[in-house]
Amino acid sequence: MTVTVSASGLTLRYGATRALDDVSLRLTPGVTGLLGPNGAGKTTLLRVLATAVPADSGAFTVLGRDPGTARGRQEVRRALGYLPQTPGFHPDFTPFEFVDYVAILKELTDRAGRHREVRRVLAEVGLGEVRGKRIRKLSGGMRQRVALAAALVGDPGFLVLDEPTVGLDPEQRLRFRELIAEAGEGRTVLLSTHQTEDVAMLCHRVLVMADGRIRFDGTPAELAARAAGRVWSSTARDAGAKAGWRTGTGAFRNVGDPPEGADLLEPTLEDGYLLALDDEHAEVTA
Ligand SMILES: Nc1ncnc2c1ncn2[C@@H]1O[C@H](COP(=O)(O)OP(=O)(O)OP(=O)(O)O)[C@@H](O)[C@H]1O
Repeated sequence: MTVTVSASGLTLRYGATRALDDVSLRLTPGVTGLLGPNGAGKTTLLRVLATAVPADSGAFTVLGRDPGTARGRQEVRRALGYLPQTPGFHPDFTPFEFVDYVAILKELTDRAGRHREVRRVLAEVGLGEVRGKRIRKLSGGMRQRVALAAALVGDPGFLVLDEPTVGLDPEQRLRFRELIAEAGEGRTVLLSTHQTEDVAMLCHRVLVMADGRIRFDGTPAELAARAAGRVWSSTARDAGAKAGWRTGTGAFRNVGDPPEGADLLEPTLEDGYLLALDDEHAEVTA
């Protein structure tokens, strides 16, 4: 499949902290999930790829454009949509005013055409009816959809989403999941999240980051498969468990190094994620 975003050797330090430590990746169309614990470097990676902050070293291209030059940076910015962790909208703006403002920043200069585009993206995220309401009167889920509409304006080929489902209730999260899946049709989407379920349900690929490095790069099924033979059931918490808890049935579910003859269970992506973080020398598989 066509590689649309390619990065090699991205490194960025904040004082003694290596927020990015020699990160290389290749993205293709569809939704790629980016998982990692707090402080892993996910936001930093997204900010670098969105050209919001330069890396200390390394290089990347987005849809064939090289942001290493001022002209290339401008071309990349035109080709991407970015939903940051804390979208900074003015609460007295309406969704229409906010998305229109972003469209102006994205240099959509023709007023009538721009307004058409703003109405299109607001309808696409299901906010056509409330486009004239003040943002402060909207629910958290609706506000996140305003931010998604702003990222989608101008139909960018590369969409960068930083924890867009955080704080949403299950119904809103499912609704948002649908929108991300739609956005990923024919477009490259990089989705940072703490929700392993979102990754299992949405993504054709998953990257796991820890301490500024990519610890795993493969499909969600491959990540789950890392935990094959390492998840088991028992009547009490086992000594070899890196994580273990009593489930609703009363039995313990353990993840780690099972004893001989253990009652093995089907692993989930979350189990694979846990082990990818835990394994001292987790290797990149793709
Ligand atoms: N502007 C900054 N100044 C100093 N340190 C920073 C800055 N931004 C990030 N860091 C540090 O870089 C590391 C990576 O942070 P980053 O926000 O990228 O992680 P993250 O994976 O997005 O975490 P979270 O899941 O909590 O959002 C952390 O140790 C963080 O404290």
